[in-house]
Amino acid sequence: MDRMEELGFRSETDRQIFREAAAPVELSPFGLHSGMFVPTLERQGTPEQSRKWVPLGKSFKMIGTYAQTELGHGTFIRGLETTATFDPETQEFILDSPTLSSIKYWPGNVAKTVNHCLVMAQLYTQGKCHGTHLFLVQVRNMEDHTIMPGLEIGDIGPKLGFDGVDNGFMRFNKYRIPRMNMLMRYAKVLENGDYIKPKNAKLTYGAMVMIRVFIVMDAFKTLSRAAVIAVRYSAVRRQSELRPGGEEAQVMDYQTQQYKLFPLLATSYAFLLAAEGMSQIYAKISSDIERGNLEDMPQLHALACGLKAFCTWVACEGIEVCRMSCGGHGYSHASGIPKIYANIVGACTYEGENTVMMLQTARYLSKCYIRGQRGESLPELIQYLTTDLNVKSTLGEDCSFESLVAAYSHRAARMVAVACKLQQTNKKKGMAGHDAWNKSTVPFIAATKAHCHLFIVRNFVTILSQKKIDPATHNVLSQLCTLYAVYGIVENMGEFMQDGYFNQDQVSILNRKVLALLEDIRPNAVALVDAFDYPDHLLQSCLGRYDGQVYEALYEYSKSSPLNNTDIHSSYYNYIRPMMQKRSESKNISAKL
Ligand SMILES: CCCCCCC/C=C/C(=O)SCCNC(=O)CCNC(=O)[C@H](O)C(C)(C)COP(=O)(O)OP(=O)(O)OC[C@H]1O[C@@H](n2cnc3c(N)ncnc32)[C@H](O)[C@@H]1OP(=O)(O)O
Ligand SMILES: Cc1cc2nc3c(=O)[nH]c(=O)nc-3n(C[C@H](O)[C@H](O)[C@H](O)COP(=O)(O)OP(=O)(O)OC[C@H]3O[C@@H](n4cnc5c(N)ncnc54)[C@H](O)[C@@H]3O)c2cc1C
Repeated sequence: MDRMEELGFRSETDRQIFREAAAPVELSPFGLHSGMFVPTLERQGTPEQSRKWVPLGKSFKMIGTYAQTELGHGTFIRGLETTATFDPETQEFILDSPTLSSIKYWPGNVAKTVNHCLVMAQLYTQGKCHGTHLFLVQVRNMEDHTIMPGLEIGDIGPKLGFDGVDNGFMRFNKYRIPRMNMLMRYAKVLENGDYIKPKNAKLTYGAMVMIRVFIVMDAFKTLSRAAVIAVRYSAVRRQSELRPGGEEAQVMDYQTQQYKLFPLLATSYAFLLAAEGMSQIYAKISSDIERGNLEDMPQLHALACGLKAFCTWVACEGIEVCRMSCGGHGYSHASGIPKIYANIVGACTYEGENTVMMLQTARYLSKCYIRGQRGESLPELIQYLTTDLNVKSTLGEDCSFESLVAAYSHRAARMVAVACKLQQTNKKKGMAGHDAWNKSTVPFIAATKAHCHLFIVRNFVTILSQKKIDPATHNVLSQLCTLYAVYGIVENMGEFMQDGYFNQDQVSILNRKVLALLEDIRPNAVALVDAFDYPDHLLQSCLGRYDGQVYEALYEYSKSSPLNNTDIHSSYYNYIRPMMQKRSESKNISAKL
């Protein structure tokens, strides 16, 4: 914090970059404070509350987190059980954990780090429940950091990753906070206990939408780092003979290695552009919302949910492919890849479990499909739903951007239509609405993935057609964009071909194209990962270091293993030697081994 002040880092972007550089492997224990707690105070507090609390948060005089999930509920926010009951006598809210399942469980940095929390609780006033709202709660003494009376707080124990974050549990026992500690930008409780409801109850969910948008960028960062490590290592690693009797080949010259890594390299670029596009859409719509215009809130919610789920799923699968493409050394922490995976794979769960998020987007697509069928106007990103599904592909040898975007639009429109028709058929069979929905959610998930895939392909193509880029760079980026799109078709051919959209010749063109693009990209592969400009300090990888001195680095890394601090480990004296002595004294074993 002090160092950032000394360096004059004012913008949140610069501060985030500094924090990542300062904590390259483990997540910062203040990530939630800066990334969720302070922004939520800014966006969900009244102007007066923001003026009071945001400076304290930004100067770390108050350190906080976001405490919503409970032992019994994470996904279903309306089912949260923590209560906040207004006491007009004392002008206070009484926070309580009425059941075991209501104990807050998972909130990051709650265990040992923070002294405040934004707590999501069911608001009760004048005997009526008004749903979940956010409350600023002091949880530790500001003088000595001891836990405030009326609270039980602790760490939840070891996890798959996130080792830098002390995820904790927190139990309230009739814990009182001032009335003015409810974030009241959108909903209010007056001194007499009257409840003023918000324009839209989901405004309280705004912090989660914001983080989902951030997570799309995290998916790019983590996948691209793993790709840098794997591609650089594949240029250095020589193994086996490509030409009989010749020198051992760079593993990057094996077509299979290229097919593993180059589409992930293309995906990294596609996700960077998608994350930037998502952030621009978020900035525009969230500023509309702050001015009271909630018209595009459903579209923002649907896009943030879908891209967060799609990009984290793809990134995690891709990081695993990068690890495995590095052979045994990829499995070592020396590669840096296991930590990358362990710290991002949680993103498929936190900030909205991915399946649940996809279903939120699916619900939005279902409603848009019906509006489209009625001839109503649709938001630009959804207009493809009215695509004429009788049209066949015009794709030729060149695999033009236009034919690729048309293919993705057709696939998504067809799959959304299939899911919606199943939902409608279920209803016609007499199913209740919720059953008709539930019994069509598997095809809806597939359709929503196609919807997200289309967004990313179209976004990549749009940027290449709009941005002024020098011809050489434009050519390489066009190769990556084409590879991302063609690879996506080849890997999901059934979904593109189910209605005969492509003919057999076009399928052959696509299969040839994806292999040809691997050869096109091979000469620039290392330059394309170097272009991300990740310093070695950030990658923390013996395999992905810029100078390629992999074996020297691995040897030095191994020598630093704590097990090498002594030649003979205490386990020899404690277990191995006694065991061997016992056996050597045994009658039924020959002394001569
Ligand atoms: C820098 C930070 C690093 C991050 C580190 C990790 C930190 C992790 C933190 C956390 O995990 S915090 C906890 C996160 N928890 C969640 O995300 C919970 C996920 N669940 C939900 O968001 C909601 O329960 C739900 C799934 C959206 C369902 O909400 P609800 O049951 O209230 O609504 P529905 O009945 O499904 O829908 C009604 C209606 O509301 C619309 N809607 C729902 N949410 C939003 C929203 N956020 N914005 C706008 N609109 C929303 C929904 O689309 C429906 O609309 P209609 O279809 O009726 O038009
Ligand atoms: C690393 C990490 C950090 C976290 N940090 C925080 C934090 O700082 N603050 C905080 O408040 N929380 C935090 N969480 C908690 C996180 O937000 C929840 O775990 C997440 O929202 C998922 O909810 P859940 O655990 O209840 O999963 P569940 O919803 O119980 O998921 C179990 C299964 O049920 C399925 N399911 C649930 N509902 C539906 C449905 N409607 N339709 C179909 N399938 C469904 C899911 O798809 C999933 O397969 C964190 C979690 C992790 C892993």
